[in-house]
Amino acid sequence: MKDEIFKKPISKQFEFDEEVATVFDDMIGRSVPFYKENLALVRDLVIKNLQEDATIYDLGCSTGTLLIEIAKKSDKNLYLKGIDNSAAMLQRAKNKAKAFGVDIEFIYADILEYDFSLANCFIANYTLQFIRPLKREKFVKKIYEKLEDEGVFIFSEKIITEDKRLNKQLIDIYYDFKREQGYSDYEIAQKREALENVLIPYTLKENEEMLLQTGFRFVEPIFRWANFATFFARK
Ligand SMILES: C[S@@+](CC[C@H](N)C(=O)[O-])C[C@H]1O[C@@H](n2cnc3c(N)ncnc32)[C@H](O)[C@@H]1O
Ligand SMILES: O=C(O)C(=O)C[C@]1(C(=O)O)C=C[C@H](O)C=C1
Repeated sequence: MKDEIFKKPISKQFEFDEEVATVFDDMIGRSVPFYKENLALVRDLVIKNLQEDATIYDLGCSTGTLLIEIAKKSDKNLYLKGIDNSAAMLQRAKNKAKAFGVDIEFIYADILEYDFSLANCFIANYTLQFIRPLKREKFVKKIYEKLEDEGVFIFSEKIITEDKRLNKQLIDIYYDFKREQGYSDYEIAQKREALENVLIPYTLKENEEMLLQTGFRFVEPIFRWANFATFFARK
């Protein structure tokens, strides 16, 4: 279904509720530059990094798109686990996985509270940015502790840039991208307001430092377009 949520005046902050879940696949495809290409990149990297019987968590899995892609392409036995605290998103994820005939465990939980089992890979695409900065580093530490040695953590984020002028230019270019995707200036402004203080982006450096401080021995951006980036980290 087409995302037309911000065509009407907003009445609350951005939430992953039933209304957003209904249009989410269209929304994210038209709101994150190179979403499809990036999904394929992450899928392929995950597959290359995993042995038979590996456990993978997708944190903030939304409608399950990435895990379904991994399940469809991998020829290994994998334990795929998607976690989200939006029941509306998980309902769609379960329906999609069933339609594709793939075996994925979807868990309704708050990732900040959930007790993960040891895993070989964690993924968090566009999810850390929704965790309050006060809790974000501690949460990344928890991921680190639940990763097997040599395990990988792949995450994507909206980012900001320290240079104020460049930051504004990149955001303007991002809004041009949204216009090209069919969003009006009104919709763009409304969503921006709804996301204020809900989505809190870090700089590339802040993200890298957060990972290194929590113990990861290696972290590198593997994709960047303007104000969006994807990182690969290894324990
Ligand atoms: C932008 S979406 C992620 C998109 C998805 N990873 C993808 O690439 O298609 C962020 C997701 O994180 C979930 N989320 C945010 N905070 C969470 C939390 N504390 N616990 C569990 N899920 C959370 C939201 O419900 C939402 O589905
Ligand atoms: O539309 C925006 O401004 C976004 O930041 C896109 C973004 C994200 O990056 O997480 C925000 C909310 C969801 O709709 C999906 C994507």
